[in-house]
Amino acid sequence: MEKKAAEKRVQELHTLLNQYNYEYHVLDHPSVPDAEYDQLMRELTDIEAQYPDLVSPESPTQRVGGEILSAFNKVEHKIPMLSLGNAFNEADLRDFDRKVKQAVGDDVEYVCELKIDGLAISLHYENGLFIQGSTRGDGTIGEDITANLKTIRSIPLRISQPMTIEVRGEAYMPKKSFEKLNQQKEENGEEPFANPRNAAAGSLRQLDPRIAASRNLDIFLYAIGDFSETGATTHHDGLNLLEKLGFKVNKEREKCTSIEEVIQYVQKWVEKRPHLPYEIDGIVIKVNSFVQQSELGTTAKSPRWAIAYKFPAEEVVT
Ligand SMILES: NC(=O)c1cnc(N)c2cc(Br)sc12
Repeated sequence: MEKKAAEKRVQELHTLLNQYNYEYHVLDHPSVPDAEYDQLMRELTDIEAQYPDLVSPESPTQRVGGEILSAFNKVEHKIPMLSLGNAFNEADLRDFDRKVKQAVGDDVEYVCELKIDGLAISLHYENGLFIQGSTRGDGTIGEDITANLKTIRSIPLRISQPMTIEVRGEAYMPKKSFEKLNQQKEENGEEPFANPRNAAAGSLRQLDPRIAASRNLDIFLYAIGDFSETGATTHHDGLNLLEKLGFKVNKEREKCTSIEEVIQYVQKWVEKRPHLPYEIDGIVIKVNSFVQQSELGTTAKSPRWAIAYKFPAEEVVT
């Protein structure tokens, strides 16, 4: 194939393969059979072998990087990654509601989301291209695990708008992948992971990206570093924007117009939790309006406009 045609075909294949990858891993609704995806990947790999200068960072062939790292570089989070205050019972939730209303008045709407039991992650995009991914670390300094995060198929290598943006979420290992991995470890006489959170953290801290690629990790995104840049005025709109950009956002989110509705949502998920394909350790409740969030502000560690309701630790059946 001559160079000009190769350049055109590479762009077509990027668009097709990234769309099919999105349908499969984010929408869980593929429009083509795996065999067609694999055939297009082989065609792209062959063209890149013939013209190595046509390889770009957004190419789906670049998801599983080459070299094994000797260590992770440190990354400073321009916008600190906050932690959440905890609520352990209804009284704590009502107390949170009372404090919010003392500060911003009675006209408050909340958004409830499942608290994913994984590893907090930050993804940095420049002009729409995935540039760097890092762990939360101490909230200000994290570790650069870009190569490992690229192996998570639901992370888009390019988002649908050419935005420069920082998004935050939770990387996790689905329950089925966790069970399979521990079965393999036991068969190899290796120490199994205690829970999916440790397995996800252990997988993302591997210096060889091929190991991370083998661990079937996934991610839900739930915040933009600075939503004010996006024109969204509420957290719920911000989550819908994240979906439009091509990110995987947990679909169980709900707006609640009172703390009573929040308590009903919590009770619903105490029941439904065991049937989820991933672990959750609570519910995150946020004030929906960004104006009210900024009125409430944050303490040194955590926002006054959000709280995490923690489920009681599950009894370990010995
Ligand atoms: N949806 C959310 O906001 C959310 C979900 N899962 C989590 N583990 C966390 C942690 C923080 Br901090 S926020 C959040």
